[in-house]
Amino acid sequence: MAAISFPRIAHVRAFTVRGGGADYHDQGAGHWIDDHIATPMSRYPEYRQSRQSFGINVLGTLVVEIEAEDGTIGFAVTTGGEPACFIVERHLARFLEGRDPRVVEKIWDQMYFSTQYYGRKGLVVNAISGVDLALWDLLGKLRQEPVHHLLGGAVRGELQFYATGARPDVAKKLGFIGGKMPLHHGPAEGLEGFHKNIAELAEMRARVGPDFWLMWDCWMALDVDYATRLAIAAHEHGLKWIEEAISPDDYWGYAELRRNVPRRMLVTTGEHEATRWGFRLLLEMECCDIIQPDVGWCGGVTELLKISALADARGKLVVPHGSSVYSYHFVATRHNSPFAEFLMMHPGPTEVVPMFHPQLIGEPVPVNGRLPVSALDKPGFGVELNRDLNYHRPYPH
Ligand SMILES: C[C@H](O)[C@H](O)CC(=O)C(=O)O
Ligand SMILES: [Mg+2]
Repeated sequence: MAAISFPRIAHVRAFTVRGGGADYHDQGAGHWIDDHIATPMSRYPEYRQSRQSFGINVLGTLVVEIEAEDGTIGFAVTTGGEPACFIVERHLARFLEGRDPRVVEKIWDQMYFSTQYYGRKGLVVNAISGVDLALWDLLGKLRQEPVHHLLGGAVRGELQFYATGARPDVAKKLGFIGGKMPLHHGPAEGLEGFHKNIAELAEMRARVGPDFWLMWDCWMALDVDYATRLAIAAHEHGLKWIEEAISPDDYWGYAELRRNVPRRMLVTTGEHEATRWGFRLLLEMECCDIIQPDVGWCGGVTELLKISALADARGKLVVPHGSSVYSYHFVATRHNSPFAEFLMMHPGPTEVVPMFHPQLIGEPVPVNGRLPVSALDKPGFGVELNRDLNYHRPYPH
């Protein structure tokens, strides 16, 4: 059978751009996302008030563009900044240029195994994820199909969302199904900080009533003992889940925490985990109830499909870390992803604003906590790159 002709990949380009974007948080002063959030660095008083003080935004945004011979451009936005640009242009591009963009599996395999000696997780898999997402965007644009069609098609007509931000009470009014708050005080702030945490939860419970989901994002800040005591104290205030309570490397600690928390309270984690192998550990060691891969960090859509299949076979939910359209197209296609995260990037946060502003144009946002899948029915991931920003291409090849 003669192969259908398909344009090959002509160029791969990688750019940085400063400001905005959801993660990692190049936001202005006074934003809730940089206001005394508990972190593993909170043990140092000088780094307690602001995550930017210890460098959460040091890498900045990565934009990957993949241009086909016919001029069609797929792109993706994630994190990784200048070091990721180096990896993309000087190392990964060779596995794409001149290739048929449909050979996604082989390209992923070569990107992963060629970098394995210095990669496996973190920045390198973050860079691979950016390339993978840009490749799926290109494929969708070449085929004039939304990515969710390429992933097998939607299993439901709309997505429903919980909101992450400091104001679950506002999230409730905006129609979200739940609110996930940042934990503000870590173990180094002692009993006083512990009581402040519980008081904040109790106050929020009083504001939202008994049925609205309330969760805590602990951003790796705790140890098993503190997390256990916090979960037990939070139980009477109806905490639905405790997220990323301890270091992502401490699989044993997660397994212990999951055994320790009160019945029906969920343990969630995974936004800083990567690849099928990392998630296999979380799943096989019974570390959590919901896994939360970030599609821009865990290996891209190609890898997320494998991670999700592992979770499905174990009866676990996959609720990706908030990454806008890059996770929505996936969530729409999986029964074990029954809802999605919306990260509130409004400083208050008192309004729904696009997560990847100002980089993305046409980014859909939930209305009344919901998004019809038809809002995703555009080629690729259905968004365009805002070309009016100040992009920098540090490592052209
Ligand atoms: C609010 C959290 O500290 C973090 O910035 C985002 C996150 O972990 C999540 O959305 O989940
Ligand atoms: Mg989180």
